[in-house]
Amino acid sequence: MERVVLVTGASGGVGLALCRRLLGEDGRIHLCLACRNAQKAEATRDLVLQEYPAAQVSTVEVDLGNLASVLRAAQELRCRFQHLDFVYLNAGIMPNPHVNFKALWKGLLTGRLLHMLTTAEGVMTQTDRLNGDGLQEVFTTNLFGHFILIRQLESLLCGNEKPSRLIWTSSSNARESAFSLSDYQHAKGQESYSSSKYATDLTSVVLNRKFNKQGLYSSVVCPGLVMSNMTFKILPVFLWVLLMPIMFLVWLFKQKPEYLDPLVKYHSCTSGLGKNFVEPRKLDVDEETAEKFYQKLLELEGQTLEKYGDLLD
Ligand SMILES: NC(=O)C1=CN([C@@H]2O[C@H](COP(=O)(O)OP(=O)(O)OC[C@H]3O[C@@H](n4cnc5c(N)ncnc54)[C@H](OP(=O)(O)O)[C@@H]3O)[C@@H](O)[C@H]2O)C=CC1
Ligand SMILES: CC(C)CCC[C@@H](C)[C@H]1CC[C@H]2C3=C(CC[C@]12C)[C@@]1(C)CCC(=O)C[C@@H]1CC3
Repeated sequence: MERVVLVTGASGGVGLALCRRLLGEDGRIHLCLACRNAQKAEATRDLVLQEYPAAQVSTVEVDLGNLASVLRAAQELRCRFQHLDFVYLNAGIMPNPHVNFKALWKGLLTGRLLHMLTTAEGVMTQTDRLNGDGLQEVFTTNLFGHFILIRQLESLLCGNEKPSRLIWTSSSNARESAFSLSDYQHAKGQESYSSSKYATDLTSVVLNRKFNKQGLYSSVVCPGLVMSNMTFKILPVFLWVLLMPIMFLVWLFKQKPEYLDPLVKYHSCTSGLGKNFVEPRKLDVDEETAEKFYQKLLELEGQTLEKYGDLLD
């Protein structure tokens, strides 16, 4: 049976690099590119087919910040596929990024600069807004849209002969102090990105608890600092060229899902000599909070499904 791999946010940056790498590793997979823009999706498909002409590549249109679009895409995927082996939940946004250079300067004086340069702790703020569903845009795009997607794809992910895998692109910027259960969409703060990535870590932990028995495994990865549209909105290209070497996403294709530690984030790292390696670091999450947050997601899911009842089978 062919392995089916779905990648969200496949039209650029980490997602596109990942698609190329996946096809480079195993040209027999069926790769489905999930993109919000149909033209970009086709262009991406053409691009990867130029490199891998024999590959099986399809596209599906999904705007993860729009729940009706997510439900439609899930329906389409249920019609097209019987099972999904790997789902890379990668699409993400960081709108209106702002770098606090004063904090970096303070970090230099207090010896926290290195930590700040790898986690951006206390360095980045964003301005978020409400989307058409009345939800915070960053929370919806980075986490909740993906959550609804996989919940709607449960029949393709659970109870298969071989385990299925969810791989979330989280971040070293995920921070507990940016997240609060009482404001899990981060409507009140200015660190919506950090909060959404912490929420991602929580969700992955709890999904393992709920779904491992049905053969669905979830893990979080951090691609390191990658030069992409996201980072080019933070600083101009020439500054990046001066500042940092590109770090590549190292994914987890070859590992057995059962062996992955659900309480660990897999960070892509590069040594000073350019050697790429994966470093597992313990997730900073407590399972009780993860469970409580999961209940909130289910509540919100209930409201979403009620609102969009007509889009369900
Ligand atoms: N770059 C970095 O240093 C790091 C990135 N990450 C994470 O990696 C992931 C990929 O980011 P990166 O490649 O850097 O950023 P890019 O901005 O280059 O790519 C983001 C991708 O997500 C897609 N996307 C954005 N919004 C939506 C939406 N509403 N619906 C569907 N797709 C959407 C974009 O599509 P479109 O082309 O249409 O805009 C694009 O394909 C993100 O989750 C990010 O948080 C984590 C750590 C570090
Ligand atoms: C010497 C200074 C001028 C250097 C400034 C660098 C900062 C702009 C960056 C240092 C750490 C970076 C970082 C990110 C963005 C840019 C920095 C703050 C991310 C938040 C990008 C997206 C992520 O998911 C994680 C990154 C962590 C590190």
